[in-house]
Amino acid sequence: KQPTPTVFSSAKQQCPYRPAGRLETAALLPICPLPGHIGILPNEEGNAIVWDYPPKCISPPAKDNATTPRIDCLFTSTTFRNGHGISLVSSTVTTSHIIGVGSFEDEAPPLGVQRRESLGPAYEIVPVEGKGLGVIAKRRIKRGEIVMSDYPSLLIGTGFLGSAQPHHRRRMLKQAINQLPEKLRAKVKGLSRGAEKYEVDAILGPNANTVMIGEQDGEQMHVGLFAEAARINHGCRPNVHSRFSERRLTMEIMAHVAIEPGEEILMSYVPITTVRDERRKYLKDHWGFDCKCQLCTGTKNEIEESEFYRRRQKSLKESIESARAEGFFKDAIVMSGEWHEFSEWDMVPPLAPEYHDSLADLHYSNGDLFNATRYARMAYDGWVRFGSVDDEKLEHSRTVLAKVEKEFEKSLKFEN
Ligand SMILES: C[S@@+](CC[C@H](N)C(=O)[O-])C[C@H]1O[C@@H](n2cnc3c(N)ncnc32)[C@H](O)[C@@H]1O
Repeated sequence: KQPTPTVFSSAKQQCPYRPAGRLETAALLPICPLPGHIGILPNEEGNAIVWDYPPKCISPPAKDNATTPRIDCLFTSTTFRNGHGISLVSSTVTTSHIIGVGSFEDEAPPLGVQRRESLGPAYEIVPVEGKGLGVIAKRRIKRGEIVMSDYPSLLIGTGFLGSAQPHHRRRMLKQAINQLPEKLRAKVKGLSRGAEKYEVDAILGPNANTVMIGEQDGEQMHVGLFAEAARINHGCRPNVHSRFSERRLTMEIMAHVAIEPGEEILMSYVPITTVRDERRKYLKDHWGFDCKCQLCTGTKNEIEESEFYRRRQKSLKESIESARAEGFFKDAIVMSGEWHEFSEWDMVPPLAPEYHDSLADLHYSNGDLFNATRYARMAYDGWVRFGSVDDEKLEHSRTVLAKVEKEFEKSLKFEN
């Protein structure tokens, strides 16, 4: 039976905990989630996120040295992203933060997205031999295209997962799923299941992703369940990778190579430079499956080339980072070029504007304003073309470009 949705509109109705069992201690705490901050009451601008159910909160026994007890609450909004819906189980501090940065606000999609949508759906979800369901391209997908945008159905703080008693954790998460809008709830319950004993664990096990949300010094790590993106299988030579925007609470899946109709859309579940034996072990130990992809099942000869590229990419990446940290920017630039070539040969190149951002920064640090401007402009153009729902990178590259261009012009005037 669904609880009756409650709208809290006056300060008198603050702290509507629905304690159960040991959770009762939460009701006795002198602090409540701050209603204005967590969207129960209107903020200064008069906007409120109206949660559709009374928040349910839990507070683990306070640690000896803890001054403020932590409170984790379950909040559900069925109207989030035009009726997609979301259940959030996190600390009141994190919840206040994501509302504060405007993550719940809907904005019109950028122009690039509208243009691609007119081409029709990029993929379909169908059975794939030996892997359950999978995502197959329905039309040609361009390199750099955003193939899928997905929102979290569940967002769960790892602080909560680590501190709640197992039966409280399961009860809270079960309720989080049950409070989702009917369509999304069915989608979540229909996801492939792991071998775990309890339903919530079996759903989250093989389908959840780790995402970072919240303030830098707070507990940022969260588990996100993205019910559409969860259909993407693992590939050792993936053709897509994901980006999560905290500000827009959106997971974007973008193609880093062109994908032909009928090809499977694949994402790597392990860092791309992980070599075969480690990769297979990780997938077995952490995901519970024997990887069936070409680079896992091929002979030593067949995979030798790729293994070499990956080892080189890994060591180059490490050397680039140390050269940057020690101020050897010229070396870092040369090695970045090499690293990029290896990633292209291995068909797992980085997102172009990300690479250009980094080169602009290295050239700037190296005092080469000509190349810093050149790469900053390429990065900016790349972010415009990319058309993410999150314009943070675009805005950043615009600022960098303006700054380096100005300095470059100034240096030219000085030379003349
Ligand atoms: C996130 S789900 C992917 C979608 C899933 N195939 C489905 O039917 O919903 C992860 C699960 O898919 C299967 N899977 C993904 N990649 C695989 C691969 N390369 N080889 C074998 N099984 C794979 C495994 O069962 C894994 O636990």
